[in-house]
Amino acid sequence: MSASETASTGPGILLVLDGWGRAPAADDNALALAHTPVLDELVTRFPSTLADASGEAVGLLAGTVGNSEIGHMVIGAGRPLPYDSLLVQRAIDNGTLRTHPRLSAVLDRTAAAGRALHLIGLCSDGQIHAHVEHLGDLLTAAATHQVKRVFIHAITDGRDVADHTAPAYLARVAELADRAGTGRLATLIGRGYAMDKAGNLDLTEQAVALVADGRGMPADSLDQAVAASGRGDEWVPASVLTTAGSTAIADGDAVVWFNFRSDRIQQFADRLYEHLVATGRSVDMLSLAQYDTRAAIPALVERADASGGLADELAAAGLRSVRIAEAEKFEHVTYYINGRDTSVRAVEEHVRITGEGKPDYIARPQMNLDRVTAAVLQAAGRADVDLVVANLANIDVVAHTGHLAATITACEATDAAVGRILDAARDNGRWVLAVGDHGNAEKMTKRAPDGTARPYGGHTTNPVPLVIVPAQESQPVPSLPEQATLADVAPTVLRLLGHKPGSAMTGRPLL
Ligand SMILES: O=C(O)[C@@H](CO)OP(=O)(O)O
Ligand SMILES: [Mn+2]
Ligand SMILES: [Mn+2]
Repeated sequence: MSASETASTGPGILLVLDGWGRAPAADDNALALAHTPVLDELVTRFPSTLADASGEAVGLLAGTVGNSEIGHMVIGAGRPLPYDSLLVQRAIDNGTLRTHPRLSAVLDRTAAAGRALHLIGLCSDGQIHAHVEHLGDLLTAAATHQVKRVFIHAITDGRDVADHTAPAYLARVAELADRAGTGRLATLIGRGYAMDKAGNLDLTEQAVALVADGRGMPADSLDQAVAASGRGDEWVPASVLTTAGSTAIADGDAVVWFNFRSDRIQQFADRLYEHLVATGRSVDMLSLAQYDTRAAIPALVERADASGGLADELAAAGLRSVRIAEAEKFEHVTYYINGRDTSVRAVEEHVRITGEGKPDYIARPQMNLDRVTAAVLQAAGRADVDLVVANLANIDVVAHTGHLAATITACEATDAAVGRILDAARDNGRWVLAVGDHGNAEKMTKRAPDGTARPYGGHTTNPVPLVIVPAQESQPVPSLPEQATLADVAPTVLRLLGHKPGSAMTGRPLL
């Protein structure tokens, strides 16, 4: 009996448990420490495997941690997609970034007019939103085009990399500027302000005032600025380095954003753009990779084509899907899983669950999981819905706080929610494919240079569990291949729905 002969087909649920990675039990593995009877039983009782969700398997550079964007994009596309970070790195390696005609034109104009270039981005090597080394290539280009005044507006991290590492990355920025022979650190601000994506414009405006107008706390040194944060690198207050002189953006200056990932920089980019226009300053603005901004900001590196994925196949087959997540991950089950495509197909319904007030992930690790679960149960009970796609955000979102106890609670809340969803699936004759999008909560510390383990809220390179629960428990279920990647999810989902994988998909059905 071949695997495919045993897989009966019908409606199902694709459940993404965000940040659900697998690592051996350890005292910093929140998933192993949590009491999770449902998740434990899932992987022992039903066909399961571990899927690669990081590095080359999903279209990242080898050894790079996975992230929610590429994770959901690959889950949807059914193939690894060369991610923006990889495309930027290629453009650096083959010299096409620093010689890009669009960049060259802007730098020439800036130099000829005696104007300043402002480089804005996250300074770390977390490689989820940015890589500080990319800045080095832009500085080299600026030097080649003889731009004399180059200001670096650094955003400090502490989330994708260990906290309290900002001084080391800022030292690297200074080295890169020295090496290129141009550029100086002008301003500093934590990503909590500059990279808010939840519409908290009060945070964004602090970054705008800092970069556009040089308004922030004066700091005589980097260390002084970083030390002014009581909440680590993410929340370094808006600071102007007094050593840099006047750093405000003037009419005719140029701005280049060097984050490659859009989601957390686009709010700032839009607000800065609008503020400059409103104050009569016309600037050339470019971004390293394409941003989803209201403002049309030309990019230096184009996106990979992600069409022909699950959404297109579902639409072609006339299969109805309902996408459900809370605000933090809503774009992931819609826009990203659909290949960064904003169109909503006729057979698609989107359910965005929002909470009240500002979320406090440590005090309320349950977030809005009850309401997400209720929406999943409701959709699962509808006979006209072929596929429910839901993201349970808690494990990842809470793990980002680096708070072990809260993350354990998030894992336990998720476990209970999965239990309810499995019951509903069984009652409604639905199969469930549960999968992580990248690791996070299974590793809550990182070793500091002095050898001590420090709390760490970032993603990991660990594989993620992938489990298939058949619609009927009595159904014979084949075991899954030992090797799998996120690219296999869409082909497997289509197979379970009774369809062939899409022709653009290189992942394989696991059944
Ligand atoms: O919060 C974010 O922006 C990143 C980490 O920087 O996480 P994710 O990829 O899960 O969105
Ligand atoms: Mn994620
Ligand atoms: Mn995350």
